[in-house]
Amino acid sequence: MQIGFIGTGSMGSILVEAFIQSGAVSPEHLVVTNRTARKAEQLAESYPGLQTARSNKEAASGSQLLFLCVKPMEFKAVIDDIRDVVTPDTVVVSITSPVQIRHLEKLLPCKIAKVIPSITNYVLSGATLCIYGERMTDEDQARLELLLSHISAPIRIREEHTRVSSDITSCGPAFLAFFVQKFVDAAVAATGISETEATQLAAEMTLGTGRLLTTGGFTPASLQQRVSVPGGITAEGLRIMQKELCGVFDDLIRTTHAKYDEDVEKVKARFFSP
Ligand SMILES: NC(=O)C1=CN([C@@H]2O[C@H](COP(=O)(O)OP(=O)(O)OC[C@H]3O[C@@H](n4cnc5c(N)ncnc54)[C@H](OP(=O)(O)O)[C@@H]3O)[C@@H](O)[C@H]2O)C=CC1
Ligand SMILES: O=C(O)[C@@H]1CCC=N1
Repeated sequence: MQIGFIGTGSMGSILVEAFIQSGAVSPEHLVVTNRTARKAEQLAESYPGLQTARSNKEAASGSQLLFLCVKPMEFKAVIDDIRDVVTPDTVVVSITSPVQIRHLEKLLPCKIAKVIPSITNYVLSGATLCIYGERMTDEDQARLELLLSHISAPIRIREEHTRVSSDITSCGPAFLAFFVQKFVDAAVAATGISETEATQLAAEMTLGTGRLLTTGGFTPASLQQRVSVPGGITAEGLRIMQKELCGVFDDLIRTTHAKYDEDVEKVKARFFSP
């Protein structure tokens, strides 16, 4: 099976590299293209056998599975390029949350899926959020999830939960990294511990916490309770966080949703304006 990638920016290249490095796909079965051709060529130079296409049309024709890894407002141009070469059997995967499946189904005569990846897929972990259009059969869905399972935990979600789910899985790594950075900065400023040492400690802590919450049988609440020795230090720290962070996440989700709603409308206007 040939798998095509249109857009080898940050996320497109992460997915290509993750699929190759996980052993899920050999480079010979991948074809990539990018508006700035050099980017795709550089990726191909790192993985002998990886093919580059000179146009979106060329990448799409012959690909049974085609990932569109461009930003929301760049979608229309790509759709126009590939419309005539995709077939009813082609599976087109959008990795872009504000592009609605029903709109893609109107514009393209093929099967449509939306898969929201995460930078965590680069290290073959984290989730990929899966949403399917009506033309995707059970077999298509199972085949795609088998592929994604090499680099992630594929999780099916409802399309109306795309934003909030990807706030957690895709934006979340940046939000968590912000938290880690602030923790490290404060530790360095208060005590003189080196930034390198504090960052290493924080990174190991983050990894271990992730494991406790995935395979360790803990929930966020039970983990806090278990670490908070009665009369101990953690409870004092949690008290400060409860006071200072109250409301921050409500604001965050309100803000990401407002930006998303704006993007959905802009994409729709671009798709369907005369
Ligand atoms: N980054 C992340 O962690 C995640 C991103 N996403 C989503 O993935 C999408 C892409 O994001 P990201 O990879 O970060 O963005 P980038 O800007 O890094 O990548 C987009 C790429 O698409 C290329 N491109 C744009 N228009 C065309 C076109 N008409 N034909 C061919 N190639 C084109 C650009 O080429 P050029 O080099 O010319 O600019 C660029 O390399 C976004 O919608 C984002 O929301 C989803 C989950 C996580
Ligand atoms: O910042 C963004 O728009 C994208 C969406 C998910 C992660 N990054």
